[in-house]
Parts: sequence; structure tokens; C-alpha cells
Amino acid sequence: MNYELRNITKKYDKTVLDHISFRLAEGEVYGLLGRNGAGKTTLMKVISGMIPFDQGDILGNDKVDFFSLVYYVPETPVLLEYLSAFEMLNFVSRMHNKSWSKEQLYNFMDEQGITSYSNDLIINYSHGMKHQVSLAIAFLIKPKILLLDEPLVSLDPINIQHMRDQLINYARQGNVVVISTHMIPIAQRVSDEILILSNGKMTQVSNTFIDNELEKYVINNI
Ligand SMILES: Nc1ncnc2c1ncn2[C@@H]1O[C@H](COP(=O)(O)OP(=O)(O)OP(=O)(O)O)[C@@H](O)[C@H]1O
Repeated sequence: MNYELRNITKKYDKTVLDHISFRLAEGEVYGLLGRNGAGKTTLMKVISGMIPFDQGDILGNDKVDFFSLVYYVPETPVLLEYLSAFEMLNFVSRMHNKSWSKEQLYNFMDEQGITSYSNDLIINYSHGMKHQVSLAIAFLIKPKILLLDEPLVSLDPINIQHMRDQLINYARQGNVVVISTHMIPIAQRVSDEILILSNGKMTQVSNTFIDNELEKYVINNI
């Protein structure tokens, strides 16, 4: 399934997204790049239905509400901080009608690399640990279209590598993954396509870049 976003326009006081059009295909990872304030978060909030847009169309599967397919992980994790990660994931799994046993949840948390602190209260976690839990929730929910706002910024190098592999695998299972990031080498390694937002406009290119070509391309195009 391909999704097409056409002429999406979003204005606050000024126009942030100015008739932007791009395609998302299942199975692919998209790296969303752009300068500070370019509109990456705004675009993710628009695609996830968190905020309305002023103009444009989203085309996909006519039988399904597009927004019901999307899950957005914000840059700052939003968690119930007086629960443990285990309790939080258990709560989310019940909300999403997944009746996972305790053992299944622990196996899942193992895969996500969060078991060692899963019984401590989230309020005591580091920023990176909160981010891992936030990403684990996304993988538990298994949305068709996963939007991640700066997902790797607080992760250590081992967790970045693990997350990178996980994102590619997740897309290859027939899902769409969009990650917004300022970490260009990571965007180059993880993405099938690159989306660049600049001055309200969008450029979409295949990621055929090698060495530091993407960095040069981005610097010339943002
Ligand atoms: N609720 C809002 N009301 C008014 N203006 C807003 C609002 N949210 C964002 N903006 C403006 O929209 C523009 C795009 O912001 P956005 O957060 O989408 O950028 P970004 O590309 O995610 O930036 P960064 O890389 O710094 O996180 C900025 O000029 C910002 O000030």
C-alpha cells in the first residue's frame, strides 16, 4: 500500500508547510530532515491527526481512517511516571486489547532491552531510559505508520545500533517508518528515502547516497 500526501498546507502565524506533497510506501524507512524550525514536528503532528491542517489531501486505503493507522512518538516521552515500565506496558497492552501474559510482556521487554529496570518507577529513569520505554510502547502497539521525532538523540551507541536494526526490520514487515533527525549519518544508514523540509517545501529523494554525500546534499538543500 502506498500513501500519498498532496498539497498539505499548515499555517500558524506564518505558513510552516506550504503545499507539500510526498509518498509513503509500506516496507520503507523515511528520514525526515530539515533545519531547526523547518516544520518536522508540525508535519508529524499533522500526519498523526494531532493538529488539523489547512489544506491538502491524504490518499491511501479508502476503507480505513488514515489517522487510525498512525502512531507518533514525540521527542519528549509522555509516560505515566508513577508506574514502572512493566506496569506501563501492561496498561498499554490492555488498552489495545492485547491480552499478553506476564511472561509474554517480560519476553517483549527483553527484546527491547529494558528488563533490567522494568520494575522501577519511570520517574527515576534517565532521559534515554524513558525514550526506550516510549519506543517499546510503539513496537507493542504495532502501528502501520510509525512516526518518530528525534528517536535516537538520547540513546547510547549500542542502543542506537539496536534501534536502527529494529526500525528497518519493522518497516520490512510491511510498515512505514518515518524518523525525524538531525543525525545525518544515521539517517543515511537507516533510510530508504530522504524527505527534506526547507522554507515550507518538501523534497523527496531516494537514499542512494554513499560516504558523506547525504551530508553535502542536505547542507546544499536546507
Ligand atoms: N503551536 C504553535 N503555534 C505557533 N507556531 C508554532 C507552533 N508550533 C510550532 N510553531 C512554529 O512552527 C515552526 C516549525 O516548528 P517545528 O517544531 O515543526 O519545527 P522542527 O523542524 O520540528 O524544529 P526542530 O528541529 O528545532 O525540532 C516554527 O517556526 C515554530 O515556531
